[in-house]
Amino acid sequence: MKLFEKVLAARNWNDEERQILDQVQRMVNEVVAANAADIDRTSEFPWKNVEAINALGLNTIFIPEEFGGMPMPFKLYLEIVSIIAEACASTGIIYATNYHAMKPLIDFGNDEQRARLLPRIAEGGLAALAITETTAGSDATGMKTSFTPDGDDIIIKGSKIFISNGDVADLYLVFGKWSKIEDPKKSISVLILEKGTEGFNIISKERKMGHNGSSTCGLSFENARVPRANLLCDPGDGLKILLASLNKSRPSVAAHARGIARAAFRDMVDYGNERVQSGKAVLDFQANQFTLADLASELLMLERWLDYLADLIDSGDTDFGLEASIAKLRASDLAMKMTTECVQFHGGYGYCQDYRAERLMRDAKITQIWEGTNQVHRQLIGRSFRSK
Ligand SMILES: CC(C)(COP(=O)(O)OP(=O)(O)OC[C@H]1O[C@@H](n2cnc3c(N)ncnc32)[C@H](O)[C@@H]1OP(=O)(O)O)[C@@H](O)C(=O)NCCC(=O)NCCSC(=O)CCS(=O)O
Repeated sequence: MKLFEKVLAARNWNDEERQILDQVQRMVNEVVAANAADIDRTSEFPWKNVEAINALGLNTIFIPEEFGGMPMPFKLYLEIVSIIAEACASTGIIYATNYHAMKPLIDFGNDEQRARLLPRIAEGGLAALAITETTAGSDATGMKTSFTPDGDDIIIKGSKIFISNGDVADLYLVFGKWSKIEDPKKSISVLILEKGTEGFNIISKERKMGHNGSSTCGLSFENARVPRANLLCDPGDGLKILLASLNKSRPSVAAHARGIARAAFRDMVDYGNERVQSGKAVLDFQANQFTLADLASELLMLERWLDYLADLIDSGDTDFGLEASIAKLRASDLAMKMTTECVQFHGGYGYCQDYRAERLMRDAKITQIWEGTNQVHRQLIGRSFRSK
């Protein structure tokens, strides 16, 4: 693993960051990794893991200091997502979803909204991001949920599907269309809905292939009344917020997929050294060496790309949508390829639950689908080369 140690050493974490990462790794080994198989088997929401994450203050590392946070560089946040996801993909996405849902409030909310709402997350609350609808998946702007102004309130009608943290969140970032604006794209708007709002209900919970500990829910809004004070920016400002939000959540889901890929690679190396067949370690077979060589090269390239992207974002760059698409595409394709090879590498054991290879493979699949399918990302990247 020297190759990896060298690349990771080149990241030059400062003392404080190194200390945080050591604490995260210790907490993950003691709590998150220890619970991962049980969580997958029982599909129970991992509250203990969330508590351990919050006890280290990791829920505050993207929140500005004045609103109860302890902000850290984005690169560090991405590394923490990967470390958690490497141990338990469900816990990784629960943690990352808080960031996905709250970053738009941090970036686009006004001071009153941030001061009122962000401390709820800093104190341990969870958040959810609600964009997708039955008829609005890849075509996210085709959403039908409506926001109708009524005095000091906004009335929400509609529904959402596939919402991570949907049944456990305290705050929901909800996208919908302003009823008084006709143009479908110019009407997109966004608001914060608080848990317990009358007319807001959790109507379903998906049974899934993987990520069993993370809840994925359908939501309905039947004349749910939200104070207008919870609207982000102005009516119709939602498309710009949507695109900016996706551009920040995509590196985050890429870091989550990187965690799954790292786990599978580590397991292949361990198993390849331990397992003996025909009188030698299976890693002594050239076919297996070729597999590891290809996967190691891809993982190392991904590590560097994610660091490059994180550095861009940390430096204040705002035009990184395509770089984010590349990270999401390559990290998720690698997670799927790595985990499939990991199952194959383990032979019959890989197909059984004695090893975590089969869980990693089930957890990897969604990474190619969520936060924009990889087909959408290929289209976004490919068309960028078309002369205008
Ligand atoms: C963003 C899209 C929905 C846009 O698709 P459209 O086909 O409606 O429009 P386009 O012509 O492709 O683009 C319109 C306009 O926007 C510009 N654009 C597109 N993407 C970006 C971007 N990432 N950053 C900046 N600008 C962007 C594009 O160049 C066009 O500009 P011009 O008009 O040419 O000037 C679609 O591309 C897309 O991303 N679909 C995937 C949606 C998605 O990721 N959904 C996940 C939702 S997450 C959720 O629901 C939460 C559940 S959970 O908890 O996981």
